[in-house]
Amino acid sequence: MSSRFIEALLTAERPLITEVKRRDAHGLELLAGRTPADIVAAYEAAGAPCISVVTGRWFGGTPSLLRDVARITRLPLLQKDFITRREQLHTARELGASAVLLTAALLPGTAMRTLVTEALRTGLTPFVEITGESELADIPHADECVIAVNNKDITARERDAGDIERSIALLPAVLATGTPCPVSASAIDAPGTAARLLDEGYAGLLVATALLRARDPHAWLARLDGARRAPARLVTAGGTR
Ligand SMILES: O=C(O)c1ccccc1NCC(=O)[C@H](O)[C@H](O)COP(=O)(O)O
Repeated sequence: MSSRFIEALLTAERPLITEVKRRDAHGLELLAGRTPADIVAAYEAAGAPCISVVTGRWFGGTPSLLRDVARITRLPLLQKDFITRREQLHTARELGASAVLLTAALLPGTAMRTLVTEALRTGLTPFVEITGESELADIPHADECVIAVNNKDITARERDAGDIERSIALLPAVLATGTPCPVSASAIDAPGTAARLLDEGYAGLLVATALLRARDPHAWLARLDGARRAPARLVTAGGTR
């Protein structure tokens, strides 16, 4: 089955999932007077391939935020919320999501298997987030899922500092599942860190707080581009362009 969300990320020049999130883990405002439409317009202008919308209430989100964002962009959207029931998948689709977060730390194995299968049946791409290797065992159809390593701990409401080394350590196990789209998410706070994760082999990154807080998001992104080793598409038979 093809996935608009995965396709967009895998073909992007700069494979960043940017995010509309109202509040950070400590309850501090992230939009700083901007509307979600302002944020989406800026992401589109920067060439974002897809957008995450946090509807989870811990981060100040509501389902209507997803509907509002879906009305103003054609980019594929990921809904980030605490999804535990099938009905929420159907609602996600109605609100305009292309992909849905399924958090392994919050779901028993049986629920994860049911929700991944049902999401695919509903036409949604499962965006399965893990924090440890044992959580990979419960993911069916991994070849149709995004598998994301969360560098923070959602059971602590992501109030921890995060650990990028978790993503580095887990990448071989994530790739072994057969996912076409390994992603590193959360706590990616500097362009150099983002460049390192992409150079290590991540197909995509989810970056929210750092870009929402950046004084100059274009400069942040330019520093990321400059810090990366040559992207694969620039390597030709005749050498590196
Ligand atoms: O991770 C979850 O389970 C979750 C559930 C419901 C709402 C939000 C959730 N996570 C949010 C995030 O993981 C972050 O917003 C995202 O990865 C970006 O992190 P950061 O760049 O550190 O702001």
